[in-house]
Amino acid sequence: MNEIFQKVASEFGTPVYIYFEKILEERINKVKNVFEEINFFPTFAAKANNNPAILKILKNHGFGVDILGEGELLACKIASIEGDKIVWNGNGKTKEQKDLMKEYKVKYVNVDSKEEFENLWKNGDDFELFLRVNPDIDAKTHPYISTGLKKHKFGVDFKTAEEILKSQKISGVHIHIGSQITDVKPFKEAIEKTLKLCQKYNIEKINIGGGWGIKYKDENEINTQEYKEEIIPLLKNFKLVINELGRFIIAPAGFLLTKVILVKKTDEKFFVVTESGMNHLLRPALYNAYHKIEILNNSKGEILVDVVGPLCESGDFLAKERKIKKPEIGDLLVIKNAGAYGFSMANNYNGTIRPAEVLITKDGKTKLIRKRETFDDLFKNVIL
Ligand SMILES: Cc1ncc(COP(=O)(O)O)c(C=O)c1O
Ligand SMILES: N[C@@H](CCCC[NH3+])C(=O)O
Repeated sequence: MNEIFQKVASEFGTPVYIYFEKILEERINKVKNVFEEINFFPTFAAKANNNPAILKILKNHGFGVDILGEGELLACKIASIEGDKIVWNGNGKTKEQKDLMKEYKVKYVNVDSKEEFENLWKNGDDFELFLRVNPDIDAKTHPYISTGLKKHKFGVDFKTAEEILKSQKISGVHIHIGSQITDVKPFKEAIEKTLKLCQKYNIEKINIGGGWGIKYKDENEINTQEYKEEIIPLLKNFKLVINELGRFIIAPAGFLLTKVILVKKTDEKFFVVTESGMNHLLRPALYNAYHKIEILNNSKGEILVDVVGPLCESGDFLAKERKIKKPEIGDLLVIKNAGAYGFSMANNYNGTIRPAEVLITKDGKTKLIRKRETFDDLFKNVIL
């Protein structure tokens, strides 16, 4: 892999996100294997990675796309993904968005609240509406990405769900209790709780959301075999089961390649300053998330460092107290598991530009799938 990283750096420059089609396909196959015995329609959560070239690969493997708004819809259009393969999510849909959904013939809509239902959907129209229920289950993940407890803004409680399900306009239910969940149990509890509601109202379609966790540090990735044994039997009687995985599919296939700008020594510690910080990979700053980091050089010694970005915040870091190979100015640094919520949460803080994206195809070719932004892009909408 290191040779490919060197090649991409000299061909396209850094910082750059790199995705391996081969790893992506392995992940796709893992998911398909779990659901092979039931009536299953997989969608991919575009919030994890909205590059249309990635969406196209998923489309070619039979995946639809879970989207949230106009931008992610446009990504689908660019990837030639039709409306009947799209699930529209979110807790703040507008009338204008509904018009867009009609125009693009979006098939599935996950309705988040009673208020939304009354405001937009009570006449049903031509959509397949799935009601997002909040099962009040602790997903035991980072609080910012936990979504299935009563205190969270998402979904409706079971009592409210019953009121809405009586209206007959709803074809299914939707559950999504959070992200980066590595234990099968909370998924099982949430589905079991929701099954009772489905039986009472004769609901034959279910969207079980996303949320499968991966191994970033010392946790185990979700056990797909256990998931298959424990959860698939609960879903056998549904006419349709949709899911919306993001991270599990794309995180391990993606890497952020960036360069060391400087190594700074203070009385306290060493700081490795790289071209990328919270602007290119926000997860460490936002969730104190851990990403494995490797320095591509031949140095033998290791040192304890903070890997930081060049921006004006102390929260601008990629790793804290990390032992890495002794780095030098210009060394390449690889950040792993960066395929999900990497580029899609990148930003232009401090007037910086977002990285390029490169795909390594199955036959080992490099393909630029998003050009690096330019500084002119930053100000193209400015009017003096
Ligand atoms: C409604 C919904 N579906 C799917 C996902 C994808 O989640 P993940 O990337 O954890 O699989 C999310 C994000 O957590 C979400 O909010
Ligand atoms: N952005 C989060 C995941 C949130 C998923 C959206 N519901 C992350 O990087 O882990």
